[in-house]
Order: sequence, then structure tokens, then C-alpha cells
Amino acid sequence: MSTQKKVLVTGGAGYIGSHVCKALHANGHIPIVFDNLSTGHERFVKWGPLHLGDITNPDDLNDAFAKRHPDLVMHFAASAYVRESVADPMKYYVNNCLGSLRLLDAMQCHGVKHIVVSSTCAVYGDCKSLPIDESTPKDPQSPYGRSKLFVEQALRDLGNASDLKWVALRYFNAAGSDPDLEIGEDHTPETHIIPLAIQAALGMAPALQIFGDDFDTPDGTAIRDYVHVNDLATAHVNAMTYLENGGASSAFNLGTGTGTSIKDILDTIKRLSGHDVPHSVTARSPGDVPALYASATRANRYLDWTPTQSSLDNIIKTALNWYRHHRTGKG
Ligand SMILES: NC(=O)c1ccc[n+]([C@@H]2O[C@H](COP(=O)([O-])OP(=O)(O)OC[C@H]3O[C@@H](n4cnc5c(N)ncnc54)[C@H](O)[C@@H]3O)[C@@H](O)[C@H]2O)c1
Ligand SMILES: O=c1ccn([C@@H]2O[C@H](COP(=O)(O)OP(=O)(O)O[C@H]3O[C@H](CO)[C@H](O)[C@H](O)[C@H]3O)[C@@H](O)[C@H]2O)c(=O)[nH]1
Repeated sequence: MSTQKKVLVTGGAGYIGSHVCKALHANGHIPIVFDNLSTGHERFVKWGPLHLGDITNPDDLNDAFAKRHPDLVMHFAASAYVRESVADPMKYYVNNCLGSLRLLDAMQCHGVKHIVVSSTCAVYGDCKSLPIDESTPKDPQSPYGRSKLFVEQALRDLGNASDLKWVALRYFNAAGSDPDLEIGEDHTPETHIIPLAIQAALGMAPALQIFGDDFDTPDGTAIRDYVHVNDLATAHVNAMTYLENGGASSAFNLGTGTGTSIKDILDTIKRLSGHDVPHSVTARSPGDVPALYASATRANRYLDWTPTQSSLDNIIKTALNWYRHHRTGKG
């Protein structure tokens, strides 16, 4: 374990950021959440102080760095709805690109040298060759994906021109919840398949719409690589140690290497909850790709990271428990 660090966690009141805060605290560090609560929740900030602020506002950032003196930054704050980004690209370029640049500028002004950043498999686009490794060509299909690729490119340029050291973690599909039920997934609106399918099964949401069942996949439904949020959290703690030990700035995929279809998800929810997932099949979503799954060999080698909580059963079980305990449903 590294010595205690103060970590400024932008977006730490959100789904993934709050799970990382819990892991940082468990490893003896102090997470300082910097969040504007636009999609996050004050009740998810449990393991350190909340500093209210907006990453697009230089005064807010300056105030946080001046008062909190963080040793490093973990950067989750972003707008993260693929479909919304197509309808409102400016929101994504301002929040994700400008906001990240302002954050990097504040780090430079305050002499903070290390940052771990949330990136996404959306930087790759429609890949013909699977699994996807980090050398796979980048061809993002949405303003969201392009905004995240821009941030990675800015990190590379700034790192080349200064002593900034960075790690970008390209998550595949984050899923599951804290097994202790202290925090969980709570997006409004919810767009992700696993929460929507569970909510439909528990009678908390309308029937699930499956966006296409005629993909070129074994059962016709889309395949993704679902990785448990606690495995993502461990990767962040490991990335921090990697940078501290002088690791080179780099991007890493975080996925399990296993493809899971929507039908697999529905079958597992039925088996673990005892409820069918009411659903209908509608048209494919524009730009939706048939199959994506990662090779995380580099994260395994350099970050000493192996997912241990990402079996589909564990992802569905922890997510089911979260919705049963925190919402009104049949459970
Ligand atoms: N959920 C996924 O499957 C997934 C996959 C790949 C990448 N990501 C990335 O991971 C990160 C976290 O995603 P999440 O699912 O936890 O999202 P989330 O919406 O739950 O969390 C985002 C947090 O950032 C805060 N925020 C947004 N804009 C801000 C601003 N301008 N200033 C300060 N705070 C701001 C929100 O209030 C929220 O607390 C994002 O960068 C997202 O792009 C998520
Ligand atoms: O109601 C729904 C919601 C989703 N899907 C389908 O289920 C699959 C998974 O969808 P998610 O919305 O759960 O995840 P995505 O793969 O679309 O998006 C994820 O990966 C993206 C990169 O491609 C971004 O990083 C994003 O933040 C992250 O959630 C997709 O084929 C989608 O079309 C449905 O059929 N019905």
C-alpha cells in the first residue's frame, strides 16, 4: 500500500467515482470529492469531504486546489450519455473537453503532477477485430467518444511538454454495485441495459426495449464486455501506485475479455430474481455496434489488475440487491 494521499476526485458523487472513493478510503487515502451534483448524489459522498464546484469554472478549481492541497487527481466528471451527445454536442465538448483542460490547467498552476482519467471503449468505434487492444485504431462514432479521445490526446501533448504523468482508463461497460449497499448505480435518466432490465423485472420501470435482435451475433442481440464497478475501483487504486512508482503515462483497457449478449443478461436476471424481464424488440439504435469486448492484457501486466468480481452472476446479483434495497419494487 502506498503512503496516505489526498486525492481530488472530480465526479466523485457519481456512480463509478463514489465506488472509487470507497476503495481509496479502504486503502488508507483521503478522497476529496469535487462535484457540481449535476448527475451525482450528495448521499454518495461518504469517505471524505465534498467540495462543490464545476470543472468548467477556473475559480471553483483554483479554490479547491488552494484549500485542499491534493497530491493527485482522479477525473470522472463528465457528461456521459452517448445518444444525448449526438443531439447536443456542444454540451459534451464544453463539459468533457473544456472542463478537462481547465482541470489540467489548475493542476499545472498548483504543481499537481499525477492524474488518472476516465476514458471509454467508445474511443474505438466499430471494431472489426476482437478482442480490442489498445493499439486498435480509434474511430469514435459519437461526440461523446470524440470528446473522450480529445482528452486523451491533450493528456499526451501536455505530458510531452511538461512533467505531467497520466493514466487514461478505457472502461468497457461498467456494471454492478457495492455489495455492502452503501452506494450503487442511480442515473436519471437511466440508459444502461442492466439497470433497465432489472427495473423492468422488478416492476419498477416499463418493459425493456431491446434495440435490435438481428445483429450478426450467436443469439442476434448485441454483445458487450460488462465489468464490475468494484473491479474498476481497484484498477484506479493500482493506477495511482503505478504512477507513484514512476510508471510511464499510458492508456489501458479495463474489461474482462468476455462478451455477454443481452439475452444472456435477461436469462441471468430471470434465474437470480425469479422474475421474467418483460421486453419488446425495437429498431437498432443508430451507431450501435454488434460486439465489443476488451483485451486487458496491458492492464494486467502494468497495473497488476485482474477482474475478480465481474462474473455476470455477481454483477447481476449486486445490482439486483441494490435495486431491491433502495427502490420500491417486487423485491
Ligand atoms: N458508466 C459507464 O458504463 C461508463 C463507461 C465508460 C466510461 N465512463 C466514464 O466514467 C465517468 C463516470 O461515469 P458515471 O457512470 O459514474 O457517471 P455519473 O453521471 O454517475 O457521474 C459523473 C459525475 O460527474 C459530475 N459532474 C458532471 N459534470 C460536472 C462538472 N462540470 N463539474 C463537476 N462535476 C461534474 C456529476 O455530478 C456526477 O457526480 C465518466 O467520465 C464517463 O464518461 C462511464
Ligand atoms: O434500453 C436499452 C438500453 C441498451 N440497449 C442495448 O444494450 C447494449 C448495451 O447498452 P448500454 O447503454 O448499457 O451500454 P453502451 O454499450 O451503449 O454504452 C457503454 O459504452 C459506451 C461506449 O460504447 C459508453 O462508454 C457508455 O458510457 C457506456 O455505458 C447496447 O447494444 C444497447 O443498444 C438496449 O437494447 N436497450
